[in-house]
Amino acid sequence: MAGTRRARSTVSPDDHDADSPPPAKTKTPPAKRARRSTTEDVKPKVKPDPEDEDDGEMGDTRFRVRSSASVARDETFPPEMAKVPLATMYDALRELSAVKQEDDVKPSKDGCVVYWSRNKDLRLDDNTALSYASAVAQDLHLPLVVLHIFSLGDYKSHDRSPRRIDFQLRQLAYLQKELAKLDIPLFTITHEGNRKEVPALVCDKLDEWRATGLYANIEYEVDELRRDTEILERTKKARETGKGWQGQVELMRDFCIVAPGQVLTKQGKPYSVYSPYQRSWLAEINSHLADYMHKQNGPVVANASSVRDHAVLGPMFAHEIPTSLAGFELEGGDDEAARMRKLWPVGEGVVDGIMRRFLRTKMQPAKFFEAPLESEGNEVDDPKKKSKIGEYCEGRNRVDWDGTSHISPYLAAGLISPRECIRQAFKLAGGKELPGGRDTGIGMWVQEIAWRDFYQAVLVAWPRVCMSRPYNLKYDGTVDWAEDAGGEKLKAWKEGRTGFPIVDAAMRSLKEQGYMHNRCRMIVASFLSKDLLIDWREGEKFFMQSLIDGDLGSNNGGWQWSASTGCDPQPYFRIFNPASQSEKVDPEGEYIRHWVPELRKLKGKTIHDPAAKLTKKQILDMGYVMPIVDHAKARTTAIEKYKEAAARA
Ligand SMILES: Cc1cc2nc3c(=O)[nH]c(=O)nc-3n(C[C@H](O)[C@H](O)[C@H](O)COP(=O)(O)OP(=O)(O)OC[C@H]3O[C@@H](n4cnc5c(N)ncnc54)[C@H](O)[C@@H]3O)c2cc1C
Repeated sequence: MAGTRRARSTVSPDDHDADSPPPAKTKTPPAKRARRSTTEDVKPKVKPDPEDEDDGEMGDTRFRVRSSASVARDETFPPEMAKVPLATMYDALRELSAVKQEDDVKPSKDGCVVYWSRNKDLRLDDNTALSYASAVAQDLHLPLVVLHIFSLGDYKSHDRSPRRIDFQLRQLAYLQKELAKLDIPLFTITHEGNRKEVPALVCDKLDEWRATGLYANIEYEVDELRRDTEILERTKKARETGKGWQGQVELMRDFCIVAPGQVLTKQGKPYSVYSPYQRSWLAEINSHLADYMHKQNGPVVANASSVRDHAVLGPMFAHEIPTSLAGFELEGGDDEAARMRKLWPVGEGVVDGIMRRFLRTKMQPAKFFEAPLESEGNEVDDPKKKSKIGEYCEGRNRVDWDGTSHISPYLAAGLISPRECIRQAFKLAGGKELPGGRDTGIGMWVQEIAWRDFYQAVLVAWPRVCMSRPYNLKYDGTVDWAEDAGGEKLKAWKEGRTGFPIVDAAMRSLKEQGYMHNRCRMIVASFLSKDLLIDWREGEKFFMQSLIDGDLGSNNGGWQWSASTGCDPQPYFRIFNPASQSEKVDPEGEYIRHWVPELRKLKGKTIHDPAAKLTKKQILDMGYVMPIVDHAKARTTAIEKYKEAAARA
């Protein structure tokens, strides 16, 4: 039956070097071969943390689709589907995937096995569904085909940024070449029509290709789960009626290290608070260290070269990956394309280079991340302490240092597996456990990786967050957001013209690089939602449209945290003071000088809050702008409005 769970290995982590190749795969029929990441088994495997005070309720799954008009996402599927609790969606996936049995499948001798590559798993190595599909293809003596669908309706609905799409297209072009070396074709389909048509499109294609099975990694967002559920339903129906594609479908868990639902509170509920979640997350990993620290996914095996003569599959080798998608062209044309290629390269050795730079080279002040691969000559002898990761506890809070990994675009699009990140951290730590505390740089970095899993777990448990609704229902339609005549304030925020230097510097870095330092993301998000009292969903949307690492879970989580509507025990009166934040994260003002050249000549602390020391004329003469809001007054207003909102709920 599909979804057999792999038994936990009893091998001690000390028995292997973390870099050693995975244990040899035995030739087991695919249906019996075990693996970690299927739709099954989302039960907790660690004992809940006894100190866990989190009373996270299993989400209000009766989510209505309601939000402020300008930022509402349209619905893919009928409203009834929106009422289905995600837990039930998991059941549906499990039930439906259990319908087909390996024995039922009669591979046609000119058929194939299909791996459906998604936006989040663009790699060959350590890719759960791809590895599994490859093993199935080998067992059935069928060729493997890689399918990738560009669903423009989905991209539009998810506000996918042209930069992220450009990154995806570049990586797919690279993967196509790598796969061709293994005689595996990568075929893409650009679907411009209604995104609800994707399940039918996929099933028809599989029928045309006489595919025996379809394998894919799960995308946890609501619309994507519904799409996959529909494919399973279609297949089931086809089996009953004998009409349509009737092959095997398996969906696997790959995007997180610890899959959503895998660690739960002592009441068996999902965590809504990060700290207890992170403790359980770390305990889960450390209690199954051998599993997590060794690659479980075997390499992709080459097709027989005769596939190139196959009537349907052969011509796919001539298929060209598009270089841009209609409606998602880079605004800055060739210049922007060149800048993105330099900042965020893809291809052979890139991910290794970025990790090496973070794990092995010394902290670089004031580089503002101009090129990710500059590591030559900066290697340190004691990377555990002296490298960027070694100094991460301090480095992560300094926007004027080059103190974080910049791996986020590669994680978001899946060019590196998150498991590989913690494997490398474990190896560098050189101990018997994965560190996850705040006392070392490595432990601190592992904690950040846990945030990524946490936010995915949140969106699975409370799917309303995917539908423009707050996690905290107190603020669901109750906040009296400020009037912003003509959208002028929002525009000033987007363009980095607010008169708050740290906010403006951060927003301009986003425009230029498609990336923003984490501290700055928090500062600008607090500024928009509290100082300007503009609906946080406007900021969430703009980030998704601008970021190269845009990811619904992390972005939504970050925005809701900053707007105090999310999973955070801190109440609404945490409001960042832009000037004092600026002094902390950019003490010498170097970051501001780099991104806001108008202020380059300012000395001392004036750069953090020019309006406090200079006249309006002096500020305007420098070519800068006056603050668009009075922070002290705005803070008081925001507290009042949030208090009123909570009272209204
Ligand atoms: C308002 C807001 C919006 C955000 N939007 C996104 C987004 O769309 N995509 C995204 O990947 N991250 C997002 N983040 C999280 C974080 O800012 C970025 O992951 C981080 O800045 C990426 O830089 P890095 O790779 O150098 O991070 P590092 O500090 O090196 O951290 C390593 C990895 O850990 C993960 N991580 C770190 N911090 C967080 C966090 N707070 N939440 C979730 N994961 C985290 C990321 O995958 C990151 O690449 C957002 C944060 C905020 C406050």
